[in-house]
Amino acid sequence: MTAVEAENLTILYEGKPALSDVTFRLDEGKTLLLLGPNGAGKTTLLKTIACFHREYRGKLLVFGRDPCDARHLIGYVPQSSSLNERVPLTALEVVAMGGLYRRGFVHFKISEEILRKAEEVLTFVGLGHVKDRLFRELSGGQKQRVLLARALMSDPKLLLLDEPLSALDPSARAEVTNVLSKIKSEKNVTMIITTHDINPLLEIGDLVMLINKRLIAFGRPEEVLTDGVIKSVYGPLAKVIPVGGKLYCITGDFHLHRDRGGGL
Ligand SMILES: Nc1ncnc2c1ncn2[C@@H]1O[C@H](COP(=O)(O)OP(=O)(O)OP(=O)(O)O)[C@@H](O)[C@H]1O
Repeated sequence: MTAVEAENLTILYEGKPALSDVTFRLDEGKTLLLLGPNGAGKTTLLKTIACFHREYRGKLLVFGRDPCDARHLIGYVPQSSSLNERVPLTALEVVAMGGLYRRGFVHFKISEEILRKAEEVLTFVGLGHVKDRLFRELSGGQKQRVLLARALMSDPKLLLLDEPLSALDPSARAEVTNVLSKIKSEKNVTMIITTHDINPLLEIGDLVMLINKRLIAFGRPEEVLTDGVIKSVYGPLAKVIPVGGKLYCITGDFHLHRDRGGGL
């Protein structure tokens, strides 16, 4: 089954296009890496698929339905830097919050059943031992894994992850990538992952989409990650180097954090 289908999709803010004329199809169970420089439209596309943003033209279907009718099938993991950490919640409580919205209903009470499941999911991401620690006191990699666990609480069929590796050191990146790899192999979840640095994620990406206010390229990693395509977005110094049968992309890009608020 097709998980996400877009045809001539143009997404706008107050009438002005932020991302134009995007056409692609993502089959169920596949992982798509969404690459592009600052302001390319990565978060915009993710939020539109998640039904958080509604101003668009063209066709956009999630599991064959309008994105808002597929909301219960979608898990969204925001950039961790957008979280409000003033509320002193434990790791388990943050994960349990992901169980409050299930099958289209909002439950206002964290039941025993939800807590049991939250513990199970925290263990799945390798964090059962920190369940009673305050979320804000966890390391960057642990926080990101807690947010992944929170999104898994609703058993999503489509997981949308906004920059899950940004602001993490290499060992924390490896922790998070391992969990993403485990989700891919053990749960039949379709994933779309936005990133500035594609290298740590290439192992798990079936498809790559490069955007820069419009679709530049979409296809298998070896089709999209070519010198010509990468240079067209990142300039003449960008290149793709094959290393031991794998690709390594040098784009000179780094994540520039732009805080637009948000909350837990
Ligand atoms: N709420 C908004 N209102 C108006 N314009 C917006 C809004 N959110 C994003 N934009 C604009 O849409 C464009 C795409 O932004 P978006 O955040 O999707 O890019 P991005 O690729 O995710 O960038 P980054 O990697 O920096 O997070 C930018 O020009 C941005 O300024």
